[in-house]
Amino acid sequence: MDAYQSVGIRRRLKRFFRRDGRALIFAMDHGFEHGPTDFEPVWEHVDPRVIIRKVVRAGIDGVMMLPGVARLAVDELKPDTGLMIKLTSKTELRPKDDQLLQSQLGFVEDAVKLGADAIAATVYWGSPAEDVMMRQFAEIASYAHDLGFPVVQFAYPRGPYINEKYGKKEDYRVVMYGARAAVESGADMIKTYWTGSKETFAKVVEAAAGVPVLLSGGAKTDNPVDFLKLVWEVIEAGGAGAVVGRNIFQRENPEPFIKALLKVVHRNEDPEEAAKAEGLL
Ligand SMILES: O=C(COP(=O)(O)O)[C@@H](O)[C@H](O)[C@H](O)COP(=O)(O)O
Repeated sequence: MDAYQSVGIRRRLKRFFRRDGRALIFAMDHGFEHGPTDFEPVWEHVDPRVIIRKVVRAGIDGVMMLPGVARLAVDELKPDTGLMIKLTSKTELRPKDDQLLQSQLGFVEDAVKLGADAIAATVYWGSPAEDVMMRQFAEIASYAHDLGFPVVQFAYPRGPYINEKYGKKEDYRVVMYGARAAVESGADMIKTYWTGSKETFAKVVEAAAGVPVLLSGGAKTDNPVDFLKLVWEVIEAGGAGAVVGRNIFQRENPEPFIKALLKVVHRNEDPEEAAKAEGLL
């Protein structure tokens, strides 16, 4: 028989992943991690309740946020919307060198009290502060797993030696290394960078050996179809979906865009067809 915790982890993962094993998750940690200027393109979305209401109405599978944002916005979620609480972050107000550390700003107990379905933390693999983030992740994962909660790692390689050796953090060998390190440190779900091609992203997925790998969205594309095409490639590469922030909340009318994204993620629909069907073209 399975331990109670294993059952809890499996059940909670299903709040994000549909039967196809894929998920589209909305990211709303930018007010802290990038600053409120990220919301200036569509300022009403600075209020988490306004944008969460829209993404939930459009059918999003899950949302990711810091504890204080969850406190403001959880009433907008449907009972089956997956809630991922992230317990680490950093501000961009720190001196540049110190931005290679994500600090812990909340505890597993906070996520449990908020009704979380998964708990997330970032590790900047290759950072001079890697050791601190590894320990944070280990402590969070150990406790969360004990309580039956899945743990998500934002596995982001970044640091001076990576730049020196590989030229850029999006080099697939670096992203693959981060994903593998996430698996080996006990992650149940991984969020990471796009590597530039379907073929290289497929290697990242393979290195994760069955642990779902989701794309970390990135900056808003001017043409919505460009982002739909990127997500289509992630799915073709075996990726389990995407965690998307700016490409959603920086659009005036995010709902048809989310519906098109859901078609790409869950039905492998052609990006242009999905965009046309939702009136984006
Ligand atoms: O990981 C984050 C920031 O990463 P960054 O340091 O900007 O590379 C999060 O703030 C976001 O949740 C993540 O980037 C997803 O949001 P978008 O990139 O799609 O806006």
